[in-house]
Amino acid sequence: MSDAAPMIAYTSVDKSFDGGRIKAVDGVSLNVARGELLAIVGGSGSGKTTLLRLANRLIEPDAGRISIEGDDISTTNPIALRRRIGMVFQSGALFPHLSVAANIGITPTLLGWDAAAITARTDELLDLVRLDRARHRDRFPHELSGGQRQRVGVARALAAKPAIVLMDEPFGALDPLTRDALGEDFRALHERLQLTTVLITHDITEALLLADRVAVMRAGRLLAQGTPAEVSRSTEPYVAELLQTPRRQAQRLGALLKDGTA
Ligand SMILES: Nc1ncnc2c1ncn2[C@@H]1O[C@H](COP(=O)(O)OP(=O)(O)OP(=O)(O)O)[C@@H](O)[C@H]1O
Repeated sequence: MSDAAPMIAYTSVDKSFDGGRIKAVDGVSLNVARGELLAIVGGSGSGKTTLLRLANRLIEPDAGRISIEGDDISTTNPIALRRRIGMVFQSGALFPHLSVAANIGITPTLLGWDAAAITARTDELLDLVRLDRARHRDRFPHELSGGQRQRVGVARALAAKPAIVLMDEPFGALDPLTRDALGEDFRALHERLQLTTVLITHDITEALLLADRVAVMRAGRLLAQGTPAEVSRSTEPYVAELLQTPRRQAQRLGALLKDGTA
């Protein structure tokens, strides 16, 4: 492993389902640098989740190579790998019968930490995701708002101090204000903990505003990748189409707000 190695590197990765009938990931090469927040954008079925699941060996590629910090993951123990990677799912995907504290402590518990260390870490994580300890630690998931559930999901993913966080549509089901606040808070956490993050989103605006780099997928292929400015200059028709809505909204808002102050 060298410092120069990308934190995550996909090289010519293919993954099909249904005996090859569905090419979910098709010849994808993509690097994620240490400390980077990369957003993967694309429509339903474009292969985003498959790409993410390949990184922690929830599924195996048909061809190509994936490495984490320079280590080929096909020869890395999947359990050890998952300790280095935290996952956040849509709607939190919390265990409904476990309290907030038990949900957050699940990985440390599986790793055999002692009870005092788990309690201390849980409280630290509640602070980190800005949930009041006393009010939230003993609640159950159904007693939380969608935004609070996602905060617990983030805390759970960070429990064993992973260097990498993979997030699958983490803010998708939330109202726009909560979504915005949570996105900003996560970005701050990403900086503070020096994480490397891959975030899947349907929302190109969210991707452009939150990420250092954006990768656009369609039908299993990577159509464009780069900084928001680079992606916005892409000549791919699909990328231009994706960017049309935020561009139009920004123009209309700009005009409206200008009129409002005139
Ligand atoms: N386990 C599986 N078995 C069969 N087909 C699968 C499986 N997982 C994914 N697929 C198919 O692979 C393609 C890519 O799916 P994937 O979930 O990666 O897309 P996505 O971009 O994440 O979509 P969404 O935004 O709707 O979650 C789809 O056609 C999907 O139906």
